[in-house]
Amino acid sequence: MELRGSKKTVTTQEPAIVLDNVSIELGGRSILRDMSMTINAGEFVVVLGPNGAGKSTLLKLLLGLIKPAGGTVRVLGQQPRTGNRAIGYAPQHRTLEVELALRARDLVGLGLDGHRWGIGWPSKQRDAKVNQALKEVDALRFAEAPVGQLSGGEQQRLLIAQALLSDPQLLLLDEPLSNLDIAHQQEIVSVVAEVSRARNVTVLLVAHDINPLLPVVDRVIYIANGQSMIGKPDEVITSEQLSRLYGVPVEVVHALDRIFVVGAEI
Ligand SMILES: Nc1ncnc2c1ncn2[C@@H]1O[C@H](COP(=O)(O)OP(=O)(O)OP(=O)(O)O)[C@@H](O)[C@H]1O
Repeated sequence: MELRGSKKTVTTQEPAIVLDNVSIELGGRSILRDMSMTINAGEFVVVLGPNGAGKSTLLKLLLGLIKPAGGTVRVLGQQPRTGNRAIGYAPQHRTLEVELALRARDLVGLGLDGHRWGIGWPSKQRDAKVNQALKEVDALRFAEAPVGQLSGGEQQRLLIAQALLSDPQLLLLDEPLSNLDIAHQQEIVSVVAEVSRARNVTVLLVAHDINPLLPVVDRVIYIANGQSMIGKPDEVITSEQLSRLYGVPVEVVHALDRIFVVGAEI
């Protein structure tokens, strides 16, 4: 439903994600406890936390790949299920092999395969969809190149394009900024922010550093020690809140327009 106010259009959509008292156990070990949060449609949320905290696990929960040990999960108004085309997912990736002969556009096209349209997808429509996604991530200029020869940032654009092919309402991006220098991190952040704005898609992006994302993020989820918090960056990334979450003294320092977390692995 849309309510048109005098200044801006207000959309009252159902939340993209609702977690109620969710706990996750893997291999008999507690990974996340009592996680409750609501993420609204169109929000740009960054998931932060140290190695092994459970950030990828949270994405896998939303994808229906793992079941909660307790609590309830709603994604786009439904229980999580595998193969949900309304969710676009770009997994954590390492650099693709130099020998990989697959062309960039063919890698993106894989986002259309293996689902109910399968090989019956008409080739003109298929090409148009792939081209549109390549354009949105500014990757048309290297569409014909073998993916193994592309830089980390270029490969990352392709993975985002691939995740867009099903016209998702929710985009889950697992560490799209890892292994990129600051300039390329900023480029990927701009691409994702523009996609999110143009498509009004909800974004959950896993990262280790909030700084390149500060200009675009609405809220952050911070996971550590099996516990989690959600809020605006300046509500969550504070010495007091992070010391409480980690259970040890943590200092948050603001310098040179950047945020540094000192005293804990982030
Ligand atoms: N299938 C599994 N069985 C048992 N333990 C698992 C399984 N999958 C993940 N884990 C453990 O769950 C914890 C959380 O893993 P996860 O990959 O979610 O962490 P993360 O926050 O994404 O870390 P990173 O920043 O290093 O990618 C880790 O300790 C991991 O070893």
